[in-house]
Amino acid sequence: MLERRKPITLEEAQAKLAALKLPQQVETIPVADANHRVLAEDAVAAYDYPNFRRSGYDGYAIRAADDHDFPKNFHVVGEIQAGATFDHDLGENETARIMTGAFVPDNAAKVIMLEQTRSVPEQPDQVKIMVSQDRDNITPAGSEFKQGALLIAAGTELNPGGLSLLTAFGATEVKVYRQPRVAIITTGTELLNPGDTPQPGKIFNSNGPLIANLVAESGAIVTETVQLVDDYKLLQTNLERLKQTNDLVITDGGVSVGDFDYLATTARNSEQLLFNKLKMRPGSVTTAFVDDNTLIIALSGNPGACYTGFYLFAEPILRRFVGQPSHCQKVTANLARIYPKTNGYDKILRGTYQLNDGRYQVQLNGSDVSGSLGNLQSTTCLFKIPHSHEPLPLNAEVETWLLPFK
Ligand SMILES: Nc1nc2c(c(=O)[nH]1)N[C@H]1C(S)=C(S)[C@@H](COP(=O)(O)OP(=O)(O)OC[C@H]3O[C@@H](n4cnc5c(N)ncnc54)[C@H](O)[C@@H]3O)O[C@H]1N2
Ligand code: MOO
Repeated sequence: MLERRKPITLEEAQAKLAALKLPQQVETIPVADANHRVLAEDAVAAYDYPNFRRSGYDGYAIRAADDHDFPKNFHVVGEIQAGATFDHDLGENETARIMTGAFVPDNAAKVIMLEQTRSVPEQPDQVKIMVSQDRDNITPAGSEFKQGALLIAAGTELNPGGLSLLTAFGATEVKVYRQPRVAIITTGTELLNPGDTPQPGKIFNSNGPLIANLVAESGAIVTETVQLVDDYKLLQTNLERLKQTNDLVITDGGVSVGDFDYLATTARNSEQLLFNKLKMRPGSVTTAFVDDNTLIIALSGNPGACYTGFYLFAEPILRRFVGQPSHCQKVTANLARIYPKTNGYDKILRGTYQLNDGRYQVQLNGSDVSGSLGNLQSTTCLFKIPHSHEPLPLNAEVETWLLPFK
């Protein structure tokens, strides 16, 4: 008997997923490993920065009292290398040779650049300063950050610049949100592995690496990718195991109404079926359910539907685990080329976009067929053609998701 499913819209399905409570857990990790991790607490300045008066140039440090009547000879009483300190005061017409980034003597008021000075013949401990300068060439202590100032706010995705800032304050560890752990199960007796000999009726498992790479790009950890032949028991054993140690399980294929579509049966028998039929194409059979407190998103096996379903349903969930919005930027775009077909369901097309005079323009990228995969490399956006009996006119406004990492 054919099971009747209750179709809901894309927006309703997304809302059901958005309403799920997700645990946001925090862990402390080395700063060196924190690129693209999300900061879980405000990072504040442990002390003033810089924490000493710093020379901006190679040159000579002088007192304010001696800053007149140039050219004039100074007695060089020391050399201050970057990393060293200088613990005595300069006297009248005394100077210290100083390097960029070095500690400025406490009673020096200015660093005269090396270019404005000349050596004094036969007098190695003397220097002639030719002219003064308006700028003091000294970076005051605390000029960039006062102790306690906010460096990076909680909820920020760290990048190389942010990590350098934390390191500048001597941080070795940082509190971040734990990355969600994701297991991937691809199903289908037709699936071959890379390196296998092509055979009639069989296909290579291209969705496995597709999902794994998309998961990793979303900032989550792929704990395991399992490829299963269509077998109900095998599916149950693997799901049971993977639910225990993962935050999300993504399955692929076997979710329609075929005799071997065991994911469909599993979803129906689950604790909480969220949806198993969408009023959209591709991926009308995309399914989501919760079992043992673990969310399972069952994507369609058709590659175009799998790709689209990942961005619409799985990616926003993965980002929520670390308190972040989806990487997909939602915009309104204009249809640059007419899409002539009409459909009873909303269509989510793989497209490309251009930004012209501040307006996004989108068009279909090659194929709209659910089973095609040739356009996934070059797709830069998804856009929605609402269900209708009439094609949308040229320039019609369409909801568009600009995809990340393109
Ligand atoms: N009688 C009906 N048949 C189908 C319906 C329907 O409503 N009634 N829906 C169609 C639609 S729409 C879709 S979408 C597919 C969804 O099927 P499944 O998600 O159950 O996926 P499969 O049947 O397992 O596979 C579909 C297609 O994709 C290929 N595939 C599967 N896994 C992979 C993989 N890892 N890498 C690459 N390609 C994969 C598979 O060989 C099939 O060609 O159902 C329609 N049928
Ligand atoms: O719902 Mo299916 O993905 O259109 O072929």
